[in-house]
Amino acid sequence: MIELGEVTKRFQGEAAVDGLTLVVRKGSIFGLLGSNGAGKTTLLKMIAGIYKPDEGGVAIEGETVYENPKVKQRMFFLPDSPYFFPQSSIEQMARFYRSVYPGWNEERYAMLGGVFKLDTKRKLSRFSKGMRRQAAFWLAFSCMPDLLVLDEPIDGLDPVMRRHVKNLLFQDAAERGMTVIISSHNLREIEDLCDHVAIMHKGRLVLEKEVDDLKEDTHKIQIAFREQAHEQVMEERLDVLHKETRGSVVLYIVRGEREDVSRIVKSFDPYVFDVLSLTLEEIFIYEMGDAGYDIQLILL
Ligand SMILES: Nc1ncnc2c1ncn2[C@@H]1O[C@H](COP(=O)(O)OP(=O)(O)OP(=O)(O)O)[C@@H](O)[C@H]1O
Repeated sequence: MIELGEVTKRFQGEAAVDGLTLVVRKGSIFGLLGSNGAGKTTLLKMIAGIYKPDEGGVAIEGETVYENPKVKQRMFFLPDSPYFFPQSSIEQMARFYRSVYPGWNEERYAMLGGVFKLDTKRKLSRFSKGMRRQAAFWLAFSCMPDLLVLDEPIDGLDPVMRRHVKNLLFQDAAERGMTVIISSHNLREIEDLCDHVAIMHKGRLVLEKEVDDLKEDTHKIQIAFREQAHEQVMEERLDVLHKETRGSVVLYIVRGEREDVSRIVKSFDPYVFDVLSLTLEEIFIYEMGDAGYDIQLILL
């Protein structure tokens, strides 16, 4: 379990992360979203023990991260541009990680050679950006960390590699209980991958939820009433996040258990009633709108 308690980090007096409290449970794949400058990288660097919080603390399994090599040996931080020693190859980087990560798994390193198919002797500086990112994932997965912290890592990979990396993330989370914290600007990516999401804005969390809860709790429904008067009475009984009228059909975004919503709507005997599925992006737009934020300004 990762616990952040009232964590603040300032640069030149300005808070990049501002009194943020968060718990990430073991084995979770946790997605962190937010606009440019929201504080995601700063937060990830505090979780990885690279930055020391000015206030509050970060603990992994109850132990402080900053300047704690024992905890750091169990985690891997993959920044948005992976760092390798100058002039080094994958083989040389593997030698380094082998010496510092007690969990390094030789068999896995060899097996992943069949997935990433990169020349292990070639200088990493001669690789393309995407290839360097693949190399970083290869090394990270071979270290078998308990916590993998990823700063916008997947966007530069081609679709085939993205699929491979996602499968490895799912596998390690499910089979070994590896925790993944991943920042991204790509909602669809997060929707596919994560079981939990948080949105940051100006150094704070504005929304944090299980993806399944978000999906189970929010519904898009289309209704047409026989009796116009039913519309208002029904709305009073539902938790309406959004409403749009399209001719005789009314489209609602509502919060609540699906069965409860259906029961209430059906009691008004509508002649059209459909429940449609919502994407994570739509849910965010309505949830954040309800909380007084314009998602377009926060994410897009
Ligand atoms: N080393 C630094 N020195 C000074 N200010 C910094 C430093 N790192 C981050 N900041 C500031 O802290 C704020 C948060 O930056 P951060 O990189 O954490 O945001 P982010 O959410 O990762 O953004 P992006 O999506 O653009 O990568 C920004 O205002 C940024 O200018």
